[in-house]
Amino acid sequence: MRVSVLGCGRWGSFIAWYLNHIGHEVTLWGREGSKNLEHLRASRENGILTFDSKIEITSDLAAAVAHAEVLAISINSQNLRELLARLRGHHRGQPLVLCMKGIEEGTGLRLSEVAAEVLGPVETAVWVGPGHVQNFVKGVPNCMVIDANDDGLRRRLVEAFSSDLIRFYYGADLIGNEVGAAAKNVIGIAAGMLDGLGLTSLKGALISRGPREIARLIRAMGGDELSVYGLSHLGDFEATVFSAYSHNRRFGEAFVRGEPYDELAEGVRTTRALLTLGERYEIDLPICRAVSAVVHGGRDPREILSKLFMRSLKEEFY
Ligand SMILES: NC(=O)C1=CN([C@@H]2O[C@H](COP(=O)(O)OP(=O)(O)OC[C@H]3O[C@@H](n4cnc5c(N)ncnc54)[C@H](O)[C@@H]3O)[C@@H](O)[C@H]2O)C=CC1
Ligand SMILES: O=C(CO)COP(=O)(O)O
Repeated sequence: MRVSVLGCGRWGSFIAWYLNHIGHEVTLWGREGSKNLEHLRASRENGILTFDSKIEITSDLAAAVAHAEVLAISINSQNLRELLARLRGHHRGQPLVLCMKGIEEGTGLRLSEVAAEVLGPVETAVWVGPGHVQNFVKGVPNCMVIDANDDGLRRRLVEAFSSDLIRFYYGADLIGNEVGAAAKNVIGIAAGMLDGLGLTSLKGALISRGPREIARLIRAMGGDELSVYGLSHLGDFEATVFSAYSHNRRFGEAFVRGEPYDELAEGVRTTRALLTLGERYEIDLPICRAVSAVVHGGRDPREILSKLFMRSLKEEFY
């Protein structure tokens, strides 16, 4: 399959590396002037992986799109709308595979909905679930999930992209998989905060209570609440809540320690988007609210944690 990957950061570069590794014909596009692109062009490596000579690297969006049967996109979720608007003039209806985890701030739209809003009806898949580049390039396998708004696309991609390095499952709930994947980053920030506060032992409670509020939201949005226990959310906790590689977890830890953190932590802006959805669907999201109170509201994390504990008492499952 001829695939163009748009976005040459940590994950986009991996997607290009992986698809080439399993035999697809790959072009990687990045913005002209992007440091990642320049570095990859000059050295064909990015500090974590090294590119095979067959991978084309370009800053010509028209050429990258013209070449492709499928477009895989992996950039900051909040910039997807802007990239799709640039894409509009070149897009010839090729299916999109969104390799990213977020919900649009301001609108509360899932990323597949953003794509439909900008490009009109388009076959769109999401590729989500656990996995860090550092592990994959060492040959450590993982399981992921591909879901789509089109059954044929979902099947074609799972079958074309599966290998002994990534075992893909057919996703069957686009709402649940998109919301679950985005929300795990917020749980990851909360986990990092617990690490930073010396409260790592509370992560068990976090990974039990976090999915319950996200499950209620998914159900209210028309998805299947069981999706929260699939690869896109619960299945991603080892790679996020517990991993030294997770940017979201590391952001949360640095934040409560008052240290700077420069990498992309998608959960920061997804937290706000989830609260918008919580209001829209009248679902209380206490853990998301607590993360937002600390990250956006500047509140003391210990005080916010204590408030979480002192809420009215509840049945465990409701
Ligand atoms: N296991 C998985 O499924 C993983 C998924 N991800 C997801 O991948 C996405 C990207 O994350 P990272 O690669 O870690 O971020 P990154 O910061 O390393 O890369 C983002 C790239 O997007 C580019 N970019 C930003 N706005 C753009 C625009 N408007 N047009 C073109 N390029 C633009 C940036 O220049 C940068 O090269 C996130 O949504 C993240 O959650 C990341 C790691 C693993
Ligand atoms: O999604 C990921 C792992 O599956 C990457 O998580 P971070 O963005 O928190 O590093």
